[in-house]
Amino acid sequence: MDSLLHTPEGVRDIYNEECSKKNALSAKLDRILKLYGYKDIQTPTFEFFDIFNRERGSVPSRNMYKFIDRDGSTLVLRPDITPSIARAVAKYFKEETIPLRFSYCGNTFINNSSLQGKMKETTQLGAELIGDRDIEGDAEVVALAIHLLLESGLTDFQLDIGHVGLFKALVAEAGMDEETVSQLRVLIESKNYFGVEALVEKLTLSDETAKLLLKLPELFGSGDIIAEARSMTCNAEALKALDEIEKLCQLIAEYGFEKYITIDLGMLTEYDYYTGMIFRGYTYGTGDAVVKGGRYDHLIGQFGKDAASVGFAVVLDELMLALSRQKIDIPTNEEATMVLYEPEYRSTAIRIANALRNINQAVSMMKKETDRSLNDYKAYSRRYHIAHILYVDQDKELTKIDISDDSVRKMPVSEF
Ligand SMILES: N[C@@H](Cc1c[nH]c[nH+]1)C(=O)O
Repeated sequence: MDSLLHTPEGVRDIYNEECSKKNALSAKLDRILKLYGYKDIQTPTFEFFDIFNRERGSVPSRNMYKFIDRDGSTLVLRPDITPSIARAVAKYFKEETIPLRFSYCGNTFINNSSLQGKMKETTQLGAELIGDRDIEGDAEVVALAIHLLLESGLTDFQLDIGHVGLFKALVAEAGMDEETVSQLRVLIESKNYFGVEALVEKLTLSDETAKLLLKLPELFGSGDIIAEARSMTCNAEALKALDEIEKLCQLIAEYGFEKYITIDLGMLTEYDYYTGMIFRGYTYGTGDAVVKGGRYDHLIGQFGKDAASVGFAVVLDELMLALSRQKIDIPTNEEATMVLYEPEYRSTAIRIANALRNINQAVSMMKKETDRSLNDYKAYSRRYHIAHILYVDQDKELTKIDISDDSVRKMPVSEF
C-alpha cells in the first residue's frame, strides 16, 4: 500500500509554502518579462517527436520521454520549450518581419540518467526574442536574464558568457568527425585540461589550432582574455566570435550590469541549435545553472520561417533551491484568515467570509468539530501559516484570535 504513495525517481510533489513561493516567484518574474514587452505564449506539453529530433539540435533522443499516439505517431514530452516556440512562430507569424517577443512558463521533461540525481521534470520560465539578428538583441536578452535574477532576490550570482562560434570555427578548420567533436566538447566543458591535451595530441592539427583548443578551458575571466584569444588565432570565424563577445560585454555595461558577467570561452553546450553567444547563470546553493540561453539563428528556419533569434530560460526549481539555501525569502502575501464556526452559525460565517473575500482577503472556512478544541485549530493555523482565526459562535459578536501572539479580541459581527 505504501508504495502507492511513491512518485517515480526524478519527479516530486510541491505543496504548502514551497508551492506558494514557487508561484509567487514565477508571478514576480513574469511582471519583469512584461516590462520588457514579452507576450505570453503557451505550447503543448507533448509534441511530435520530429519537433525535437536530432536535426533540431535539442536534447539527445535517448533522454526524451517518447510514447505512441493512437494513430501510431511518436510523441515526446517536451524536453525543451524553444523548439516548440520556433514551430509555433513559424506557423502563426510567418509573414512578420519585425522582431517579436514571447515569454512562457512551463514544465520540461528530460530522462536523465538516474546516476546524476537530477530532477527529470523542471519548470522553466523563458523568453525568446524572435527575428532579431543584432548584438543589441543578445544584450537585451542577457540584461533581462540578469534583471530576473535580481528580481528574484539574488545578489551574488554570475552570468558566464561564451560563444559557440569559436569552438565551431576551430573544429571545422581541423576537419574533425562528429564523434571527436563531441568528445572534445565534453572535455573542454568539464575543464579537463589533461583530457583535452591527450585528445589534441592524437589529432593532426595546426599548431595554432591545437594551442587554442588546449587553452580554451582556461580562457575564463574578464575582457583581457578576449585579447589573449585573439592573439592566438587568424581564423576569421573565430575572430568574428571574439568581436561579438567583446561588443556584447560593452552593451551589457550600457545596461549597468557588467559586474554580473564573466567571459568563458571554454563554455560549450550539448544543444546544437545555438549559433552565437551562449550564457549560463550560476549562484551559491546549486551547481546547476539557474538560467541558460543563447542565440539560435537557424532553428526557426527549419520550420519554414527565416528568423534569427535569441532567448533563455530560468530554471525555476534551481532558482528556488538557491534562494532557499541562501535564506532569501520569497514573499507570498498570503495573510490568510480562518473563519471557524459553530454549525448553527453557518450563514453568519458565510456572510463574514464573503465580506472578507470582497476586500481581497483569503479566507478558509472551517466547521468546528465538537471533539476538537480551539487549541487544535490554533495549532493547525500555525502549521499552515494562517494569521488569524475569526471564531463565530453567536450572531452578534465574534472572537478574533491573532495566531502570532495568541491575543484575543471580541468584535461585533456587524463590522463585516
Ligand atoms: N531552451 C534552452 C534555453 C533557451 C531558451 N532560448 C534559448 N535558449 C534550454 O532549455 O536550455
